[in-house]
Amino acid sequence: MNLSQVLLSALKAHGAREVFGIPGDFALPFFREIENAGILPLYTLSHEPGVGFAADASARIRSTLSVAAVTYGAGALNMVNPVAGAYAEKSPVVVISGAPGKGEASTGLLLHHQAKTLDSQFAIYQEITCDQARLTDARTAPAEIARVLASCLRESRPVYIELPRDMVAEPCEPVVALGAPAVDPAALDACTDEILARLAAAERPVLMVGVEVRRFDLEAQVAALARQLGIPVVTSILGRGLLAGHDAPLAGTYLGVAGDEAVTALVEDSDALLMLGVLVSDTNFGVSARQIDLRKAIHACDGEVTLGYHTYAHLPLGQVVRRLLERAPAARQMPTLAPPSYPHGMVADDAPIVPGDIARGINDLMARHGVMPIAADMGDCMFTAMEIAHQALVAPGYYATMGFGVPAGLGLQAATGERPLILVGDGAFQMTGWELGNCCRFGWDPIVLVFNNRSWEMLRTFQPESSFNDLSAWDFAGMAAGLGGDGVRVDTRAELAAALEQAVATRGRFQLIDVTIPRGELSPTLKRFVAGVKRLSAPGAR
Ligand SMILES: Cc1ncc(Cc2c([C@H](C)O)sc(CCOP(=O)(O)OP(=O)(O)O)c2C)c(N)n1
Ligand SMILES: [Mg+2]
Repeated sequence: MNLSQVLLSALKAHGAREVFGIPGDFALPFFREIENAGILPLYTLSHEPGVGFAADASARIRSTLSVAAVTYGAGALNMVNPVAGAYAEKSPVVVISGAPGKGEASTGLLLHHQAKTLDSQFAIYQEITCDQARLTDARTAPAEIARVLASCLRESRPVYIELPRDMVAEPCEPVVALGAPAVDPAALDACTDEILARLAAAERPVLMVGVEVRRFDLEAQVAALARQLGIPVVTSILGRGLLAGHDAPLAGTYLGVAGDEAVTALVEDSDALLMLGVLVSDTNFGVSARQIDLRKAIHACDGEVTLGYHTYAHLPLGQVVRRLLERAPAARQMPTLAPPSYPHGMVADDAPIVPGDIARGINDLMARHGVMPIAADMGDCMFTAMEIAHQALVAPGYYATMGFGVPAGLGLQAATGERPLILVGDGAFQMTGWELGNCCRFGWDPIVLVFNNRSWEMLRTFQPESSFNDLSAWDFAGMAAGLGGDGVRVDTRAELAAALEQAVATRGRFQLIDVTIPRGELSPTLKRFVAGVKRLSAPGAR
């Protein structure tokens, strides 16, 4: 085999099921190898941010690594933002960048696509990946690939592989995958015993689940643990959608002052908050009505478990969950929880549409036609997603970058074959919505709801006096046909209800519903979130 075939085979053996990418002359030879080898299907998109977001979504929904292949310089540096978001939200994307060949670097010429030096790109990617390799020697390449892919899965973070264009066809030995690092059984038992003792002594224990539960494919085990412990479960905002379809005593999503009061009280009154795989971030905890005393919490994330003032190191979340399941006593009783409620029954009348109507309309639609995986962009569409009945959701809930929604939806359909629902604001659609033009080539047919308020509305809520938040009215519906899909603009709730039904009934072409929303209208969740942030950030509030 050659180096490209070895790399592609190793990627597949570690869980990759496709390559998203855009070539360039430094990557053309590798892309030719991808196409000729047929080891992984190749989906080329139109702009590298879309490549990164699509690969990120594929990794999230399949709970394993994905691949984003780009050219050197202009391509790879164009993808820095999506990879930074994948790093922040623990999504294991393998970035493969073409690069100048060994002989080119020694010409003494400045090479095209070179920024500062030929090491600059590697240095930039060191800041947003957990491991890196430059495959300049076929003898060491298999071990380098094994190391980097093991890091990607162990850390659930992006990694970077630089592949000089004169190396792609070099003969190369296969990769031998590295095993998981050993775990100290005594430390694992001491840690799990301490966790169980804390929970047993508590009067109001609560389990909060976060992104790592999905990234390490632990939802079934964590649902079983919640049942066995007999304690209520909440998700963090970033963990929204977790345990959907699993039998778990799920109370809802913790959103602090922006969320359901009963869920907020459950978390903030708890005397033993067990957080599994939760990122302790401002979006997860920044709107806590009361500062949660993390010294009383138990936090398992990033391969560590912290209880109060001490930390157990090198304990992967999967091992901690496994050992808790083995050692936890059966619950004496299950918590009596009101199941989470979601708004239904949108009135299909001539009233204008507000974000809360979109949540109702989607909940009604899914009650009739079944659930769909959701990709949400940053903006009020993401807060509206919190009001949609709990199911698989990918969204930039912490890193909060715009442009994620449409490419992520395409990544969902490429990865799962399921038709996704995409929620995106007009501002974010202007960034990457055009990737919909690639649906025809690959047979993708997402349903896309554009929250068209002609505004950067989230920014306006924080700074209403600025007129630069006013956007003009783009006719997204009118552009859909030119991109190979169907588009319709809806101004009333009756038109929205009809358009949703028509979209579900139409397969094989993307369906874009351009939803006119009056400026200033916010989802109930965003309203509470903004009010909470303002109140809690006022001088003297804490
Ligand atoms: C790539 C990128 N650029 C800028 C921002 C800042 C930003 C927001 C966050 C706070 O950083 S929310 C927002 C406006 C979003 O407008 P739109 O998509 O129309 O959604 P909505 O009208 O619902 O707000 C911007 C520009 C961002 N998050 N990501
Ligand atoms: Mg907007």
